[in-house]
Amino acid sequence: MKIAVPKEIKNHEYRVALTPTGARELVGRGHSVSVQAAAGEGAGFSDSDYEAAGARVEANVDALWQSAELILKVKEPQAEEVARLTANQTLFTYLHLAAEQTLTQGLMASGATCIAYETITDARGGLPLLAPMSTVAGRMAVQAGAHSLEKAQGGSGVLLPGVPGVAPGKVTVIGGGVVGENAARMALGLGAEVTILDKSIARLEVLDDRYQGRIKTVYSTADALDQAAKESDMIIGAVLIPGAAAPKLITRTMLADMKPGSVLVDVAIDQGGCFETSKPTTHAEPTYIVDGIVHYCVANMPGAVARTSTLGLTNATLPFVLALADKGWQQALKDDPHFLPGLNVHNGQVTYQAVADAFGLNSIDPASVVA
Ligand SMILES: NC(=O)C1=CN([C@@H]2O[C@H](COP(=O)(O)OP(=O)(O)OC[C@H]3O[C@@H](n4cnc5c(N)ncnc54)[C@H](O)[C@@H]3O)[C@@H](O)[C@H]2O)C=CC1
Ligand SMILES: CC(=O)C(=O)O
Ligand SMILES: [Mg+2]
Repeated sequence: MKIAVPKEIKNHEYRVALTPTGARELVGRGHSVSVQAAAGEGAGFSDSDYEAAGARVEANVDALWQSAELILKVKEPQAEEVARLTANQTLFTYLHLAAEQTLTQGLMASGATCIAYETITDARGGLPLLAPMSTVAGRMAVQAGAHSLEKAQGGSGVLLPGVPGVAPGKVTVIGGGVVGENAARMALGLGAEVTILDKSIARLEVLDDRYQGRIKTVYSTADALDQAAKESDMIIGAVLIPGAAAPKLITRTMLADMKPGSVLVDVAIDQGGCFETSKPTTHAEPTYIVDGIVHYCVANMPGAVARTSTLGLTNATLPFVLALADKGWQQALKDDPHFLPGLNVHNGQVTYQAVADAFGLNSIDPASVVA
């Protein structure tokens, strides 16, 4: 199979979808791999590393896209990338379609087969291709939020650990999944007072057992959210309903109850965000202020630590990439019931229910297109 790896073009996105190690695996199985010149540079891989692995380095972007059967990316395609996609191509990347109607329409119009990393499941009920980047983003959320609390960033001037004689800052994490637990761990490590809100009692039980009371767990209700708004120095948004738009849990009205200069870090922004006042930002300009509250809403947080993130992401994606290359998308999805829900768009139709629901579209059962 002819496989292409473009250089990512989203703002400050330095990850790459395939490492030289991955290229070597594919080439060893008889596939042809073209990597755009300098695609791996931001993650510490040179063109010559890819050539040594048997890949071709392609400087011509048009030629790279036109010759590909399978395109491997990290972030959702940007407008100029959507325009390049054709009906006979398969795209494998993060898509987060429920947050972006124009992208959904563009992918439908392309006729391409679009498989999302974030809706692939595993036997334990997890999201194995989202989890490594959720781990990164959760760990980064606290350092981004702590920086945002500084006065120069518009923050309240609270130092999360406090000092002897001065109480630590309060961090509330909404959603105790992969992002939430990793954020809570970092906040705990810094010495903050940490509370996790979740709707899943089973998940709260795991966290309670694991942290033995060092992290408070609270069932997420409107009252609990109101209290969190009043008390917290930092609130981290980490909820997810897989594939769907995030629910808005902190409203604009609630900002008035927060302490001036408190910080909202909306990690769930890639699914549209879980605070009413969130809008996507970039690493170039990560924060903005609404009603005195600092908002950090970067949709590709792991791109900033591209070396670690690329290695973590490609460890998880490689087995799926090999299956797509060896078997073709139809057989690969048919053979693996956890890979199948990755299919979001095929031949002009949405194949993921929650994405269709977000835009009032019809969806078709992915099983029907691989039968
Ligand atoms: N901005 C960025 O750069 C990145 C963003 N993310 C995003 O972070 C979000 C969280 O991802 P994960 O932690 O992997 O998901 P997860 O599925 O591991 O955890 C989500 C948690 O939210 C809980 N939840 C759902 N609805 C809730 C509600 N109304 N109130 C309280 N809790 C609720 C669930 O019970 C679950 O425990 C996703 O939108 C993901 O795409 C992930 C990586 C990078
Ligand atoms: C998950 C995601 O959106 C990212 O890693 O950028
Ligand atoms: Mg996006």
